[in-house]
Amino acid sequence: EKLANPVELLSSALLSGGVEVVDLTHTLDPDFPVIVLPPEFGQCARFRMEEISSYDHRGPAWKWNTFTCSEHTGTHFDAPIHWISGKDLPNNTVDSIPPEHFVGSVVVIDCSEGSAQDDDFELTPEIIAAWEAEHGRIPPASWVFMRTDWSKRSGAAYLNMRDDGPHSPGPTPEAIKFLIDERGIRGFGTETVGTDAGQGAHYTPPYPAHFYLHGAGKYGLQCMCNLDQLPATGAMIFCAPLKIKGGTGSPLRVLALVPKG
Ligand SMILES: O=C(O)C(=O)c1ccccc1S
Ligand SMILES: [Mn+2]
Repeated sequence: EKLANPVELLSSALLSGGVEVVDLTHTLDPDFPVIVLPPEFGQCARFRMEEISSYDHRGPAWKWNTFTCSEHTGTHFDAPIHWISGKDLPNNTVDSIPPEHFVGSVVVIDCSEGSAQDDDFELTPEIIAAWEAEHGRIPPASWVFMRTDWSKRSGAAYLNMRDDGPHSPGPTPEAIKFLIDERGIRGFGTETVGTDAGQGAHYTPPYPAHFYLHGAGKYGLQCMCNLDQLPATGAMIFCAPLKIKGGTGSPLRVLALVPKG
């Protein structure tokens, strides 16, 4: 008997409503916060849009705009070249990453309770071990998302700036190294403005998620939302960045496919 074609299976499951499509992307909006680095460094641009025409003398039958932003504005993808540790790796730019890396399975580690109590909540190897005891070993080439419900914050509470810089949850160096070295993940995703904790600059090495992920040719996704709509295991994602020549990252639409029932 002919084996079912997996693509036909997926399309029939989508048509029959057996698979829910969850949008993990924030709207690109001038009001959406971007990462703020110490003042001596270059800064990330917010999203801006400028009208070219709107069914008027500038274009009687059409409406269109010019938009500008950083590669790292809004919900976006980080490529290995983004970090000095990944600068010499092959296929390390958004236009050279193999396309099959933009479709894959995802596991979600729920750190929302801890993050509600502690702005600097850390994903640790112990939390990962407890998660695996309940859900099984993280499969190789999986994406790992750290759910914090931080996407439910708005305005100043999202970056959560204090006198000593931003305070938001993230992984310890040991946790991200474990996920890469012991589980061979594809990438790490967060709801916060970066894959690193707000105080990530103070770890050794500084910004350990960026340093280790990109140094190992892995990817980052940040500023996502709706991770609370994903199961701990069993979902898959599409996360294809714009094909920018030599790009270090790009805003993108992240979609999850979640089996129903
Ligand atoms: O990749 C980013 O958007 C990001 O979080 C970042 C960018 C540049 C410098 C530090 C960080 S921490
Ligand atoms: Mn980034």
